[in-house]
Amino acid sequence: MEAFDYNDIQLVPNKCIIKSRKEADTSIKFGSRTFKIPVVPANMQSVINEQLAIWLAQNDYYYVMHRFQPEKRADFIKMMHDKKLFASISVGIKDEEYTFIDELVKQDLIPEYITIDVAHGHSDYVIKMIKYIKDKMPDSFLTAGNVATPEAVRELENAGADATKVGVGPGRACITKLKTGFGTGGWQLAALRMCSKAASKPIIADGGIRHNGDIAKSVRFGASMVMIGSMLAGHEESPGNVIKIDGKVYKQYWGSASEVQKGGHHNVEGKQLLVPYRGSIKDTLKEMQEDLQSSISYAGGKNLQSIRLVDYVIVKSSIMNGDI
Ligand SMILES: NC(=O)C1=CN([C@@H]2O[C@H](COP(=O)(O)OP(=O)(O)OC[C@H]3O[C@@H](n4cnc5c(N)ncnc54)[C@H](OP(=O)(O)O)[C@@H]3O)[C@@H](O)[C@H]2O)C=CC1
Ligand SMILES: Nc1nc2c(ncn2[C@@H]2O[C@H](COP(=O)(O)O)[C@@H](O)[C@H]2O)c(=O)[nH]1
Repeated sequence: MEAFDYNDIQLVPNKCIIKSRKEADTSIKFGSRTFKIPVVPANMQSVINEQLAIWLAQNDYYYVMHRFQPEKRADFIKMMHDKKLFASISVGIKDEEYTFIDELVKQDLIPEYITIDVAHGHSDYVIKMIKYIKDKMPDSFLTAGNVATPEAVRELENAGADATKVGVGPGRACITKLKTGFGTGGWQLAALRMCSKAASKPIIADGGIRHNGDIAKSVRFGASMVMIGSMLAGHEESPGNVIKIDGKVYKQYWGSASEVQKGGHHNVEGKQLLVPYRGSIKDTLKEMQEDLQSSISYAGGKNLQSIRLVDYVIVKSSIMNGDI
């Protein structure tokens, strides 16, 4: 198996068949809904909050609410449904999460999307939760993760997951690779390739996106959706505090397994850092869409499917020459 990451490959252009990039269709069907672009902000408390979730849903972007204020989740679903918007929540696998699912069913608060969000998703405890949710809420679209191997993708799919999330340790706020020695840090794109070959359902590529072009690369290697944390954490709408240092403006971005998030130092696998302030998230998402439209034109097609078919070359560590 060849190990490579986003920085190590370039996609090979095909003859352009459109007159303008505006003709390129970046939309993606995920579950029963179609979204503008195959991008979803990470379900982290430093990336998404209720207000942003409302705006994303209203504007045809996929979102996944984080699970770090568990007591607010039922009201969140109710609030989204009152606004006639889709509800998309995260759950863990601890015992109290079964009670939470039962409570939602009792109150008839069925979210359209549920994501099982744990660090090590290849586990019988995750499989048990997948089966429980699919039994109680068969109509909810269920994503399970995070995983790193084809075996894990197959097992979670076979248990009933409608999609799997791939990426263990490639995140910007991640220290899993340093603290445990495990993960897909440094070879996330190769892991995605391996997993998507085994998958029969959609995959979300999670972590390691550093440039807009990495979205197209993720699509090329099998992603239906691309989950992004650090590149979407520095906006006006992002939950982190604004920090000014020497006239430069930043926002705080912290890992979901960081001491900041956990409020204590046990099983810490994440850190807090500062990301540059980037203005409104609307502009960043628009730029991502435009860049993806360009990618589709370079792929010689009219939609995302064309990117999946292009050739690629491995140009180890030479892409960024002169750029950084
Ligand atoms: N994508 C990634 O690479 C990573 C993401 N994260 C994010 O951090 C957040 C917290 O994650 P997580 O610690 O799973 O959440 P939880 O604290 O909810 O842990 C999940 C459950 O699995 C158990 N568990 C057993 N082995 C592991 C293991 N190796 N790693 C984690 N849990 C394990 C935990 O028990 P116990 O705590 O007693 O061991 C706990 O009961 C999540 O949002 C997750 O997505 C964290 C690390 C890596
Ligand atoms: N190992 C850890 N991974 C984490 C933590 N918090 C979040 N994450 C993962 O990172 C991605 C976002 O990655 P990015 O490269 O776009 O910044 C996120 O979706 C999670 O899967 C953590 O504390 N430790």
